[in-house]
Amino acid sequence: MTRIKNICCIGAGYVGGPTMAVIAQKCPEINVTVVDINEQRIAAWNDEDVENIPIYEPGLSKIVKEARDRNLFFSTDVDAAIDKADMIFISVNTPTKTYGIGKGMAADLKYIELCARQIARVSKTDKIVVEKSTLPVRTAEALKNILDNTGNGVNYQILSNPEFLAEGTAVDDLMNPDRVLIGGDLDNSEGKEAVEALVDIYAHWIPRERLLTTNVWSSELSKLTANAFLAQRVSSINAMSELCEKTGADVNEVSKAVGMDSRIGSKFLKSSVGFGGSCFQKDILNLVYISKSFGLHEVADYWEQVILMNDHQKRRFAAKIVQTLFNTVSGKKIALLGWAFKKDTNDTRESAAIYVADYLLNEQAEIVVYDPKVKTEQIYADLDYLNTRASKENRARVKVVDTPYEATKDAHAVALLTEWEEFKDLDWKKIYNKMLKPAFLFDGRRLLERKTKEEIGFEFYAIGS
Ligand SMILES: NC(=O)c1ccc[n+]([C@@H]2O[C@H](COP(=O)([O-])OP(=O)(O)OC[C@H]3O[C@@H](n4cnc5c(N)ncnc54)[C@H](O)[C@@H]3O)[C@@H](O)[C@H]2O)c1
Ligand SMILES: O=c1ccn([C@@H]2O[C@H](COP(=O)(O)OP(=O)(O)O[C@H]3O[C@H](CO)[C@@H](O)[C@H](O)[C@H]3O)[C@@H](O)[C@H]2O)c(=O)[nH]1
Repeated sequence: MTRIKNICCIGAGYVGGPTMAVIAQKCPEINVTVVDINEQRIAAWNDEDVENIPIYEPGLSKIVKEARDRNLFFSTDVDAAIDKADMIFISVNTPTKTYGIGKGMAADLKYIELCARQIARVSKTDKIVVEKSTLPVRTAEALKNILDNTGNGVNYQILSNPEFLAEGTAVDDLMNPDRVLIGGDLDNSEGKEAVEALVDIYAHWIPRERLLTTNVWSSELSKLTANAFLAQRVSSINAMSELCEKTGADVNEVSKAVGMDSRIGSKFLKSSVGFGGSCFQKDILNLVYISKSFGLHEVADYWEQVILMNDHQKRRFAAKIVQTLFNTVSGKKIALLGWAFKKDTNDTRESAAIYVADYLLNEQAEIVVYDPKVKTEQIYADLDYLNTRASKENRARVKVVDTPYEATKDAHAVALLTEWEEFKDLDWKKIYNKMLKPAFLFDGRRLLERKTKEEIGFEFYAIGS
């Protein structure tokens, strides 16, 4: 059996960093080198103070501290790491295309292709190449084509090993996954051996029955399917939240009642201001694009509705703020609590907060943001990326502050957009006292208790009730 001694992972992001840290911790006999072209990111992974690593995930810094410079290395020398490795994970970003054919829908595979060409150029010994990034079904075929036709006669086995970790719980998800999916060429002995080599790595800490092997195409498509199903549950409950608001039903009660049916299950039925994150929207759009490209228009329309519902939910929440504040927020100060797309992460990609802020800025509001983990520059970068207004104007009209009390002082309204635990325990009486009256509080996460907030004096609105 092939025993892996050296792993290279291309891409030191939210997936590459935590995944490789856990593999290194659990497999001390394997050298793991995570490489990236982003020098700043690699420098941060190597920062002497392990609390400064570039990704915030509960429990991650401890693992990095244990394994770093023992058998876990971070480097910008991509060629050297490829050359040395017997197994190469590709964990680069696969964003939605912003140009050309498939613009706004298809996955942009340029970074994947660059990796493949670099691997082909550098490799002198046989390699197992593992797709860790989320990819359209049949990408492995294109990878194989590039590797076999531009390489130096090296033999490549391509595996698909999509990652199912969720941000904020990445370490727990990696330590104790529901399943690990490995797709490979099971009809051929070399393919089987490659699959076994990867199974063997995960078997260091995951029970074998949770290591699921399939053909490559099923593995690639299962990742998109899992995200589509998860996002669809959120859009489904969010659709019901609007109906709840019209009828006097409460979405939390509906969600509980529905989720207690063991056929439905209780997870992922929490109504919110809309799902965010780097994956759901991108992966569903990708699924829609693939379906359309096969002429499956009904399939495409079915999944696209999940995104349309999500866009509606974000817009609806922002519109509710404007409406409630007597149909104008022009010149009014609105405090946004939370900017990350969910709690326990500093990631803001596709966060609902960005869209709510943009909507309110279009209505001429003055915005003040507090988030415990997101850096000020990130907030401005997120708004600038939308290109709705000049960067100078974003900086003039959005303030980022260090405490929730500073954010809410003299505000007309507070909107809670990320479900950070600390927001539950704020001194809400103190906040109320320093706000303009009537003091409006909009809970986009169903985090706060209505009764106590109304007793304090807030005009309270919570999604789905
Ligand atoms: N973020 C998640 O929670 C998550 C979970 C599961 C799967 N995924 C998938 O995993 C993939 C990576 O996601 P991410 O969130 O880690 O992305 P990311 O943007 O955080 O990290 C990707 C890294 O790859 C680097 N990179 C790009 N091209 C490179 C190249 N040619 N050579 C070296 N480095 C290069 C970038 O500089 C970046 O640091 C995506 O396909 C995503 O869909 C993400
Ligand atoms: O009941 C819920 C559950 C989630 N969300 C929101 O949905 C978004 C996504 O949350 P989550 O799925 O927990 O985080 P991600 O890190 O985006 O993880 C998803 O996307 C990853 C990238 O593909 C996959 O690996 C994970 O399995 C999949 O859960 C966030 O904005 C959440 O606030 C809700 O509004 N209600």
